Amino acid sequence: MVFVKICGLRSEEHVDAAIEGGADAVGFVLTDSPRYIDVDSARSLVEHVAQRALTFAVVRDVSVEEAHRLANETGAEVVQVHGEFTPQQIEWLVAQGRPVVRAVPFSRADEGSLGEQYLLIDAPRAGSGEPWDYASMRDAALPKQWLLAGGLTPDTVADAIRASGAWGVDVSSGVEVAPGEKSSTLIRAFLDAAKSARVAR
Ligand SMILES: O=C(O)c1ccccc1N[C@@H]1O[C@H](COP(=O)(O)O)[C@@H](O)[C@H]1O
Repeated sequence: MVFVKICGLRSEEHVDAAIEGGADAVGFVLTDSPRYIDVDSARSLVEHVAQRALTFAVVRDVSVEEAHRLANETGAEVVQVHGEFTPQQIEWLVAQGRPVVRAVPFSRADEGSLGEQYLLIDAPRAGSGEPWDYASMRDAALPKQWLLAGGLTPDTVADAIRASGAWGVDVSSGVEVAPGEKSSTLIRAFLDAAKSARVAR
């Protein structure tokens, strides 16, 4: 079954909708975004999750030291980084002991690993809700465990999984009724569609 992360959560209600709907992971956006959440509120939601799902701290255009600090302060188990990094920086972040997800736009999917545990292939602007040609990943030389993101919705996620062969999916805008405003109904619909998708790898 595909790994599913619901990102950009800011309330216990939506965290519970995600977990009760079968999400494997939930994400908290600690960076400039309509889904921004401050460290204290994110920490409180991480505590509310209480290990019912993996928790991700999501950051963009910060140093790896800052990414580590933010993840530590929230208590999130995984750190997801967007931006430009060197292999040495990723190596340093991995060495801090928390799994690292590095996001890259789909146009750079073939650049290879910098040592992170998971690669996330996204639209050029993370959190923009822009779809792209997911099928173009079908024959890409990607590591086994990679996440697909960018413009996914409850209506498109099953086809996107089949077309791309993704190991996991990540969504933010596609389960919202307005930027930053999640919908429990859409979260559940997304999880139902993603979890019932069949993929031939
Ligand atoms: O969700 C955001 O606003 C965001 C902001 C900055 C960095 C990452 C962000 N989220 C990630 O963006 C994609 C989801 O995009 P979409 O809204 O579903 O198109 C996913 O990787 C989120 O983790």
